[in-house]
Amino acid sequence: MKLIYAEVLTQTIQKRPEHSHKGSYGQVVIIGGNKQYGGAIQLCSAATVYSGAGLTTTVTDVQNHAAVHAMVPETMVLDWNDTKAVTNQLKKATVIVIGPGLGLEQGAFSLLSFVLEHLQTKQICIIDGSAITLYAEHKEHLPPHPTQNLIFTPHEMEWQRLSGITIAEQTPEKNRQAQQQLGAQIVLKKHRTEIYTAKQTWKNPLGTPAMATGGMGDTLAGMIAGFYAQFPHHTQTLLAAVYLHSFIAEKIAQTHYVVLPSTLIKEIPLAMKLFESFQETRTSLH
Ligand SMILES: NC(=O)C1=CN([C@@H]2O[C@H](COP(=O)(O)OP(=O)(O)OC[C@H]3O[C@@H](n4cnc5c(N)ncnc54)[C@H](O)[C@@H]3O)[C@@H](O)[C@H]2O)[C@@H](O)CC1
Ligand SMILES: Nc1ncnc2c1ncn2[C@@H]1O[C@H](COP(=O)(O)OP(=O)(O)O)[C@@H](O)[C@H]1O
Ligand SMILES: [Mg+2]
Repeated sequence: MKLIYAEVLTQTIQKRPEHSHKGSYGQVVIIGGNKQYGGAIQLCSAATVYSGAGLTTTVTDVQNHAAVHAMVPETMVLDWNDTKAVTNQLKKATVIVIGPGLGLEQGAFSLLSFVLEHLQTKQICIIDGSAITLYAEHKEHLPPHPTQNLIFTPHEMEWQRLSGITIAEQTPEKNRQAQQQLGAQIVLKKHRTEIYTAKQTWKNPLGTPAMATGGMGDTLAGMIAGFYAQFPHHTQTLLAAVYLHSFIAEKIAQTHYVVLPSTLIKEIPLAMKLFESFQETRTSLH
């Protein structure tokens, strides 16, 4: 297992070309947020926007629209029952996130099915939170879909549901086998998060228990989306998002007992500026 290294940030975060515009930095569609979990979709949307995605659209229960607009005026909002509008937006997406606060109701499953059915091979699809649980419980009822561009971001309990491996038995070898069966990339979130790509296993050396607050994973999903929206669709981009999330949290934790996701999100642009690189040093790490 390789450790994610700090240089991944300068290798990934490039100075923006002068002649560019919001259309140059990707379109993200974020789907989730039922009546109970509106906060999850706000945090995920804010993390996406603050990570630099060019255009972000939040597809959620109408009950969350005012709160999402208030917290993140930069995102556009769609009613998750408006199939026509959602379909049009999905067609344009560079990255799709489904799951933060989605819930487990029938409508949530229908949305997951719909997204997988319409997924284009050039799009990245991040499956988080409730969508992982739904995928695990109803895999056989999902339509055929490509898996190589899927990224699952389970915590250990969600991974248990998805892989069938109990938390106590989640060894790198067993996790690798499950990754190969799924064919997707796995970000297994815990104290030292592990990333299973098709060819390599990575471990995040950063992270603190000050991050153990609801919404911290919703925030990570948004950061991964924001990074993939604007940076190349390489493993390096995923590693950079995971590393930066914990890097910012560790900095805040030096002076704060707990790190709130909303506090972390506000620090993302400053942290990205610290690591902005002026040279093309990207390498591909598949
Ligand atoms: N403010 C909000 O609206 C929030 C909404 N959330 C949403 O709530 C839904 C349910 O997700 P939950 O994760 O709460 O519920 P789950 O039932 O999926 O998992 C929580 C359980 O897993 C256990 N667990 C074991 N190992 C763990 C690990 N390494 N990390 C985290 N938990 C571990 C916890 O003790 C807890 O009992 C998701 O859609 C999620 O996005 C959560 O993100 C919390 C905040
Ligand atoms: N003790 C810890 N050490 C390091 N990172 C942690 C710790 N506790 C939680 N985290 C991080 O916080 C995030 C929690 O994700 P998740 O459980 O999905 O949160 P939520 O669904 O509430 O948003 C993950 O990135 C995880 O690695
Ligand atoms: Mg979560």
